[in-house]
Amino acid sequence: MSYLPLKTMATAISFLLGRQLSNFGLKRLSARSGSTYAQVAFAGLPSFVKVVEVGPRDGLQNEQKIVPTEVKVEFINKLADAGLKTIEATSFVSPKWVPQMADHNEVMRKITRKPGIVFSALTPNLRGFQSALAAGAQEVAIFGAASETFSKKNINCSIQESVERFQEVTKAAKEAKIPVRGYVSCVLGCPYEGNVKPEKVAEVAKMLLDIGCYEISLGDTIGVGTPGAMKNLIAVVSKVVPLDKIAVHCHDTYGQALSNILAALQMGVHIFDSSSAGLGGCPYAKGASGNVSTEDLVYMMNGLAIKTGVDIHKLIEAGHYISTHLGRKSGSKVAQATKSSL
Ligand SMILES: CC(C)(COP(=O)([O-])OP(=O)([O-])OC[C@H]1O[C@@H](n2cnc3c(N)ncnc32)[C@H](O)[C@@H]1OP(=O)([O-])[O-])[C@@H](O)C(=O)NCCC(=O)NCCSC(=O)C[C@@](C)(O)CC(=O)[O-]
Repeated sequence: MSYLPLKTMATAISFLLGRQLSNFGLKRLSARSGSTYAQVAFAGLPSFVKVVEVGPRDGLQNEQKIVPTEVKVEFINKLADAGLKTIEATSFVSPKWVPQMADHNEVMRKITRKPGIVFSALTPNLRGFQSALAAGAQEVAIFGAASETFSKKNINCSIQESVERFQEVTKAAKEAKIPVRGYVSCVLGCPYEGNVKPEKVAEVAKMLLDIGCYEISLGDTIGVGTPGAMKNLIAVVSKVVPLDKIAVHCHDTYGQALSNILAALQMGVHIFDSSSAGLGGCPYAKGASGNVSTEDLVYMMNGLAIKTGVDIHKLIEAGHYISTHLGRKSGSKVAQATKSSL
């Protein structure tokens, strides 16, 4: 029997344990599903969910240092390569309001186009829509709020005025055959007004639906929601917007995003916004942290035997790429846990 000094033994054990853990991580990542558990505990969930990647827009709009256009384009190309089919690439907003998105034209024009992948952009008004269209956006999003104060701070007009402005966009988009997505911010709380009534969210969501949005994304802008509040919200909004047109957009400020997504999934929602590496925040919602990370979302869906079409390994690489550029570690727990095994 060979003799191992204590320190060497400890190193060997931690090495083996580390390997075990990273093997576990890799197996879990590549596992198609945790179908046995999923079938027992989560019967009735959809077999596929649509993931809307908002990292290049929601993620990068909030960065203090301007990210070079080439880095943004490479990041978006990597996300597309990972299998994401809807990628919000930029926003055609005023560069005075959001300087980080001032290169919207170049970003939109330089992305490598691939069949089946939709590159979309935020457009607050007709001017933004026309620029987005000229630059090659295949879909646009208008963005309203369920809070008057947030609407004023974010887009400098009341909710009613915003809907009138958005109507110009939806009309022009219809003529150009461009689908329009609608966001409602502050659905579970407002940084200025506090509580927001689900009925108010439903009212704004219905207005956006009525002016021609094909999908309504409910934004927990400051990430204050909890699963019960999310379920109640979906119950109220789905009375006026069909469930298959509702998406949820969860920021993870209070660590509730995945729980809220699971709650929404159980209510019948099957469209989820997320951000590679958990990037994100809104410049007009102080203190709001990033979105739920796409890596963590896809990992959870894999475990529930729900397909996303996303290659999680490539996705993690895309997240590391942008995180390295930003000089910090990825905000995704899954990416952090598996970094050593990549
Ligand atoms: C809506 C406006 C433009 C109104 O801003 P305004 O100052 O009321 O509008 P204006 O018409 O007086 O224009 C002001 C200046 O902006 C220019 N301008 C006007 N429109 C455009 C345009 N489309 N593209 C480029 N430039 C534009 C316009 O030409 C003018 O330039 P100047 O004459 O002073 O040189 C402004 O408030 C704005 O750009 N806001 C954007 C704010 C924003 O992007 N917020 C973050 C996105 S929302 C979000 O993150 C939440 C979400 C979606 O993720 C969901 C969630 O989490 O809840």
